[in-house]
Amino acid sequence: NGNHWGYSKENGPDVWHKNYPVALGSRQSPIDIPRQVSHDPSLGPIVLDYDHCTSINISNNGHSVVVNFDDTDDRSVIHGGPLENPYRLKQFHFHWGGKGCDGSEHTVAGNSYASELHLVHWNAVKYQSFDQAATAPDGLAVVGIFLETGDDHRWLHTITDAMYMVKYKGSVTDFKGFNPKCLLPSNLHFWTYLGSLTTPPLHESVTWILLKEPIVVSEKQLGKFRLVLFTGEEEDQRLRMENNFRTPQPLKGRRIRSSN
Ligand SMILES: NS(=O)(=O)c1ccc2c(c1)[C@H]1CCC[C@H]1[C@@H](c1ccc(O)cc1Cl)N2
Ligand SMILES: [Zn+2]
Repeated sequence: NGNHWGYSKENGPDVWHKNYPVALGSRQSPIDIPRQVSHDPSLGPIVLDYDHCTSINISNNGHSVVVNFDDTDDRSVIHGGPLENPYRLKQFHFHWGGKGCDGSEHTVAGNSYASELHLVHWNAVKYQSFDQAATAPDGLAVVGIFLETGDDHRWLHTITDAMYMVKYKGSVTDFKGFNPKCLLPSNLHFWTYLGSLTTPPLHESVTWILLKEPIVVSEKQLGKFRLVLFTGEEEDQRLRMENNFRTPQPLKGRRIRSSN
């Protein structure tokens, strides 16, 4: 319908609060990570157990390109770090900028990265479904990984090649056997804080775990992200999917903790 949210002037982050008042809430994401963050020695390492993970498909939901996983059991979970329970991997997706412009959501000491990868997990110990977890304060855990430009990433081509198949909003194609472990940086040092989904419905249900070390992808690979469209095949407008990021939100007194 007309008032569907997006990233344009008319339906973008500055007006999301009209349909989603929580946009003005007390634990919104993303945020800027300041230069000095309190180090919490009680924070154990984050553990990503993705060895038996099962990707299902890759899709274009009109806001991002999403790789969906079979989350009917605990075969791919993260635990440790700030988490009290294991959280089940449901999907991952990206946010990026326009040609030559940065597109990360979180910033570090005011600096943006070219793109940001979100690995979305839900607390299947305490909640019966993702939807239920998505509205609970400890329901979701999203691992954020920054992408900076440089050499080609040796595994990202499997995703960028599949993006050709999901050019239009609403398209989906098989994407089996992909293990996102290949998208992790060499070390898992992180910042963590309590926040929200960065898109509507903006639920304040996310424990954010942001990896400090970015991964490196090439400008050419990022360019393939921009071949994807916000719009569907049947629409006469063809809007290139780019700048699908929300800018940093007020910290409102929240504590950010740093692992080792
Ligand atoms: N950027 S992010 O990492 O903060 C992020 C993570 C997960 C989800 C969202 C954004 C949004 C994006 C579209 C759907 C919505 C949500 C969802 C999906 C399916 C549902 O049935 C319900 C909900 Cl709430 N999933
Ligand atoms: Zn996201």
